[in-house]
Amino acid sequence: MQQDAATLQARLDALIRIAKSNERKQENFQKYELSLLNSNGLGELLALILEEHKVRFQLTEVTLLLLDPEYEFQRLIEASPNIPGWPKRLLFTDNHHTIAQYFSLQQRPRLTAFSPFQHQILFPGHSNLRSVALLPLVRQQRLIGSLNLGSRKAERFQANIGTQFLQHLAAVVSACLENARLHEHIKLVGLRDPLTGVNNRRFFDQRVEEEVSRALRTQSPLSCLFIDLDHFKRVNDQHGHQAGDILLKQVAEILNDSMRSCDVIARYGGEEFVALLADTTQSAASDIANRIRESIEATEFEVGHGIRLKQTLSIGLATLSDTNSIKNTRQLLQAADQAVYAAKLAGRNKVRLHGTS
Ligand SMILES: Nc1nc2c(ncn2[C@@H]2O[C@H](COP(=O)(O)OP(=O)(O)OP(=O)(O)O)[C@@H](O)[C@H]2O)c(=O)[nH]1
Repeated sequence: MQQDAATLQARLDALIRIAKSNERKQENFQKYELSLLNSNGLGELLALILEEHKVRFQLTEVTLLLLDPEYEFQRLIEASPNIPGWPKRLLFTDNHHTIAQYFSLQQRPRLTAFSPFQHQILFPGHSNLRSVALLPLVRQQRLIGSLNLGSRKAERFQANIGTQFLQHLAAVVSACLENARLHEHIKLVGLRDPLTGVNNRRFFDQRVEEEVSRALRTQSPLSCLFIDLDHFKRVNDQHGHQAGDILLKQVAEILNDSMRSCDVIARYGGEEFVALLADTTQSAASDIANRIRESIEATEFEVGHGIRLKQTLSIGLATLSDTNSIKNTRQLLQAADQAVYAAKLAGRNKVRLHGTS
């Protein structure tokens, strides 16, 4: 009788321990879920999924494979300098089957022993895993990716373990990823000039402040080019507004191609562009400006209906550096503006440097 009571008590204690452990797990999970839902932007969300998740749930590896047939995700990430690439952990495929092969039609989480051969796409370079949980990410009944959790412990993910938590987690991650993608897309579109595809004035106004602070902090030169098409009004007047649009697009393409990846090019206004060249002295920037001027001058622009046009542009250059009086954004932009005005006065199709005549 006494022994029965002791056994009963032991069972009860074990049940209480399991209940408490489940409660802790649920709490941990809820906190994590809340941080996913409150995350601010794609970078923060990816950091939560790939970094925080691993630590919080004591996993050996977490990877994310996303279906990205039009390279949209990859482009968004490349365009955001503050989002790291997470090599071997943030993975992309343009093939639906690459992801679908891991899941049944019901698209439920799959808990199984790790197989280096079968799972190498999901965990590249990992051989020390023993069990994995593969969570299908689904939006509007369509597979958009898989979240892959790997553990060094064989017993961590087994087929008989309940998957309710994981199913819920996959739904939250899917919704957050989709949201962040749309949000980032809208942000990017809002900073691009729709006609030419280069950055717009809003983007430039934000970036110039950042670049100027950086140049002052690191005591490195920062050059700014104001680039203005010559007699552009004539193109519109003689060939129509649409021909003008086509020409602007082609000029923007040449400008974009002339820049290094760390330079910033933006459409500043109608037929005016602006470029910021980080770590570039006045003399180096002058060479770049002259090359741009020459390549525009040498181009025959095809503007539709078989019409080919020649076009030139004027460039004003100013440099923020230790050796002159330009010390802030306002002075830099004003100086570049004055220099482009001087280039126009000098007869157009010229590069003029601020502070020289
Ligand atoms: N087609 C087209 N034209 C534009 C666009 N934005 C501005 N423009 C035109 O650009 C022309 C600018 O004219 P102006 O400021 O007189 O300058 P310009 O004719 O280039 O002469 P200079 O700058 O003095 O060499 C105007 O005719 C505007 O209508 C655009 O998006 N598309």
